Amino acid sequence: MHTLPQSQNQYLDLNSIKELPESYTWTSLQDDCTDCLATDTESLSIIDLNDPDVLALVRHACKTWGVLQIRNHGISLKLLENMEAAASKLFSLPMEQKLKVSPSSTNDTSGYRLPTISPFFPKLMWREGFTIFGSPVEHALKLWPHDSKSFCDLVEEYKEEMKKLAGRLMWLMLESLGITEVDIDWAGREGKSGGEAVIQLNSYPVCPDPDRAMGLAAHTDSSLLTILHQNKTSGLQIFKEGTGWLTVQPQTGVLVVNIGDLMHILSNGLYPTVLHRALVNGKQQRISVAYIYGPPANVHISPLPKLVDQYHLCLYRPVTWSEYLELKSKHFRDTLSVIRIAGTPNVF
Ligand SMILES: O=C(O)CCC(=O)C(=O)O
Ligand SMILES: [Fe+2]
Repeated sequence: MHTLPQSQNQYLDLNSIKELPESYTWTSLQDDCTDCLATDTESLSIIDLNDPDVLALVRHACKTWGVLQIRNHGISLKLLENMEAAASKLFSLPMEQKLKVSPSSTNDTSGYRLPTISPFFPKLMWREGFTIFGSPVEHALKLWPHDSKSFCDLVEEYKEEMKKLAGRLMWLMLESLGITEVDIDWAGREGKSGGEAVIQLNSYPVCPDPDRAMGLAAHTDSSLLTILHQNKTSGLQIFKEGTGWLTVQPQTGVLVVNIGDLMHILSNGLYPTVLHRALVNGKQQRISVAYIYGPPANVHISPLPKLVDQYHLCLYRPVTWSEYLELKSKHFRDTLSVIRIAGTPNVF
């Protein structure tokens, strides 16, 4: 673990810095991942959620990449653009305004804050983030004392629409594993699962030295799944074993869906949790909005019994989402090994 800025005053205003400070200068080694880039021939196809073969397509993408790109997902372009614009407006506020919603303790998980993965890296990331967990009202009132309603209404609409989509995607993933409603008691259909979620707004300001900076270092998401909208600027990369880093180019209205650690556990290791990162550039600000979807708080996540037999040993012990987050904050990339109970990965 590394020491981070202790007081909020040590946050730098990335939007006005003309030279990359030493504390933001990365070498590839610090990212701790092989730096090979994938060939252009490998690409992640886009799945139309109305395709009659959707289950087979979802299974293939989940198994091969741990990530999907989707269209015809039912979220209007207008809503995505409005959320992107709201994020942009938030990050363009003066620093002293943003610091009013910066958490005072490290246990506070919402507001304007450094990435939770920061303590695991020696350098800072070229990114600003705002996390929404629960109601946005209190923070919105501090950010826009006279005009907080439009932001709050938009966040509520985004949450409602994304929750429906997340439930649908979770079921596509479960069905693609041969799971039906009798096999899982907590996952109701289409938004009725009571699953919880966090919205993460990210901004990667124009960077004076993009090749030596890191937007968001390589990590996997601690969710069941994450639905990501990115603006027109590229930067998101996913890592595929044996292939390397692959850029997921933004396309209008296309959403990126990451398999998170908890879906990997449910699938008893069949679906990989995807390692991903965000790079920065010297020309345009990049904005992304992540809807991080998890199970209801009291549910213990463990490999689904239907996916466990004498040839496919149960790989992980049960954990709740909050237990998992707690472990991740200590063990980061080793967290899955910490809860692992069977030695070798299964071959399905
Ligand atoms: O900005 C991106 O494309 C990635 C964001 C991300 O991975 C996250 O918020 O967990
Ligand atoms: Fe992520």
